[in-house]
Amino acid sequence: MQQDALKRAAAQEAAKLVPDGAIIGVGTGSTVNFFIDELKRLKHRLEGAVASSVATEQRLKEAGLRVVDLNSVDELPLYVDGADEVTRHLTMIKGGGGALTREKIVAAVAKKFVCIADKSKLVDVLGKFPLPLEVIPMARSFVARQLARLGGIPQLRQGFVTDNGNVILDVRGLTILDPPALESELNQIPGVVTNGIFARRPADLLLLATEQGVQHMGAA
Ligand SMILES: O=C(CO)[C@H](O)[C@H](O)COP(=O)(O)O
Repeated sequence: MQQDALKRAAAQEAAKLVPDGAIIGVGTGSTVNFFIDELKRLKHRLEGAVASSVATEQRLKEAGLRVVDLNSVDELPLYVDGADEVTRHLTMIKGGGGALTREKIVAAVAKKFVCIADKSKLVDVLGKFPLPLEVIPMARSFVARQLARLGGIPQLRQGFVTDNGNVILDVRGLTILDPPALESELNQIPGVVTNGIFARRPADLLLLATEQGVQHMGAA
């Protein structure tokens, strides 16, 4: 099966979990775009959606959905998002699309985080995908030096500015054997806004699309 067909299959499975009358969180990326296609069909029984990026906000609006400011909701019953890498423990690397900070915020508010992915995203150990860090522009060189001390090889994502006005360093060469520990350590570097390890708030459920069907991993 083509990768896009698998992404769509995962998105369709996630659409079955959308509660009636709810405001839900919506992530960013090509897999989530298939989910937004599904939401378009469900929009009459959805109160609204909180977007994790400007791109998703635009897409939700185009689909006719009401976009809600996160500050006006106390809790989201559901957050659906993709991942660049995901393990069987439901820890992830995210931020390939550069939306990691807002994604982490929306995920923190959500009661249930459902990760949708095709089978290519499943890994045993995180770190083959370059780890994105959102960094305050004036701290870029300092943060890069600190990352090099940790054994990483940082590279500035050229010509890219996040929705928050910051830059992204993509870091190769990190061995992520203890994802929660590295997530915390990287957050301690002054100038780092967020790093793309999602381990302190992992997904609750992974919907992994394979040729044999969509596997449910983690809590139901
Ligand atoms: O973290 C993300 C964006 O910041 C995305 O979830 C991640 O990059 C996966 O994207 P795609 O579904 O296009 O493979």
